Amino acid sequence: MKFSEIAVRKVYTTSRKMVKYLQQQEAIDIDVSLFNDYKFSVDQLMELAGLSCATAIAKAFPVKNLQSKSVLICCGPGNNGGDGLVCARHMKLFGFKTEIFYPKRVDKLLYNNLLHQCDSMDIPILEKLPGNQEIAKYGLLVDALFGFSFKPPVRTEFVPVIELMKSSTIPVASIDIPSGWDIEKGEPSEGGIKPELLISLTAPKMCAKKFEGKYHYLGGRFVPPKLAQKYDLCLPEYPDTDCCVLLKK
Ligand SMILES: [K+]
Repeated sequence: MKFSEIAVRKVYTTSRKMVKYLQQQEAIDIDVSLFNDYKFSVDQLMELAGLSCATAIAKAFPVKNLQSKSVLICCGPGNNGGDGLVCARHMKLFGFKTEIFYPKRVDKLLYNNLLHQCDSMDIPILEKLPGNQEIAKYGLLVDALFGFSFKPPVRTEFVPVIELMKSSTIPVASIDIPSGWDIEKGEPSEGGIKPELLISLTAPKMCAKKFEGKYHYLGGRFVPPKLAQKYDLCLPEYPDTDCCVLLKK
């Protein structure tokens, strides 16, 4: 290892104990920097993000505990929804019975390919939201509706799926932010989704301070140390070669 790398690592791991919680604009700026300065493609990061979500879900809700119940992955129109499509594919490979609800499809090559991959792996893609009776077959709901670009309030077309996750007794796993929450202030005053598991990607957003569920994981182990240092992210050490890490409360 070169001396400069050692110096970066030292600052990166010892400057502050607590991981930094990002404001919405900081999350957007880091995203832009990953693409523009570091030349990552969306596909690359989405694959790693989705894999880390599937891994964290499998740790918090082991497949054997679901007692053959299915997992419904609800995907939104942006990259958070793309993470959900990737996550569905990896979860299927991990042995989960995954199904997808993707109400507002985006006609772009990346999303078409992700959906095609899921379809080719016999992951059912539902045409409509399960009703009160059908929902009983699911043991877990994955919330991949909105990420850090969300601007409240939730638009009408997504209200039913948000309501389902709010009112159901089935545990919810939220990718990056609990959908419908303000990225910085947290849960809306009228009440929102209360996930049991939150997987923050890159670094937690401010709203994660209000998270009261059981498991808070950090995923997206792709942040170059110099970028982490620039934003003073103070990321925790990931264990060994793991792609996610459990954050302490
Ligand atoms: K989400």
